[in-house]
Amino acid sequence: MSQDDLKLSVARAAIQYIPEGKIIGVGTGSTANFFIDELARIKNRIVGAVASSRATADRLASHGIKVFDLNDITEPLPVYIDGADEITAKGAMIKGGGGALTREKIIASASEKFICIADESKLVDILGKFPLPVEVIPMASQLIARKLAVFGGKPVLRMKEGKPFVTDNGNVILDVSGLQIKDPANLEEKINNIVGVVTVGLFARTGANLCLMGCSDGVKTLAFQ
Ligand SMILES: O=C[C@H](O)[C@H](O)[C@H](O)COP(=O)(O)O
Repeated sequence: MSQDDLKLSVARAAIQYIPEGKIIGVGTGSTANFFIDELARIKNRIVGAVASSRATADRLASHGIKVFDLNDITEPLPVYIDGADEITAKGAMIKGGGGALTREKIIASASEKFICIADESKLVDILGKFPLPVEVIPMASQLIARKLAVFGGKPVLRMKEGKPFVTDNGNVILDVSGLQIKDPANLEEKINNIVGVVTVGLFARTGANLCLMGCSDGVKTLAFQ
């Protein structure tokens, strides 16, 4: 089975968690894209979706799924479905490889349940092999890079086509490599508290409730507290 086959298998498995007649939260990335394409098949069962990025909003809209602004939603979203760059057996994640971490964390916090969809390559014992994305205010990027280095990793400004990568929110991203994150909730809080940091791509305090993990012998369901 290819990695794409595994992503498709978890995208399909996630459909059973979509409640009828509701607005749901939808994440960003290649696994989320498989999910959006599966969601399109049952689009008449939902009212619509809140998107965690412009790319996701465009893909939802291209399938004729109504996209809602979070500001127009007055009740918690029943479910948020998204991928991860790394996930532990306790449901803590690194996210933001696609640069959508801030909107992802906002929508996750607006949702009753976070269902992570991931292939088995994403399961790790200790977070940090994947460089930790940190979205920052552009004028503070060098200052914050020096502060992040104190945690032992190497922060590098994310680039795209020779220029700093700019998020949907107009900010830049520092990718911190070389970390071994043994206490994700603690590091999430510490990095969040650095002035000028918008969001750290550690999702421990707002971790997943459930992970549908695509393995070569089938989809496994990992439930977290
Ligand atoms: O910013 C992007 C998101 O956090 C993605 O959910 C994450 O990067 C995983 O993406 P993929 O499903 O493409 O591996």
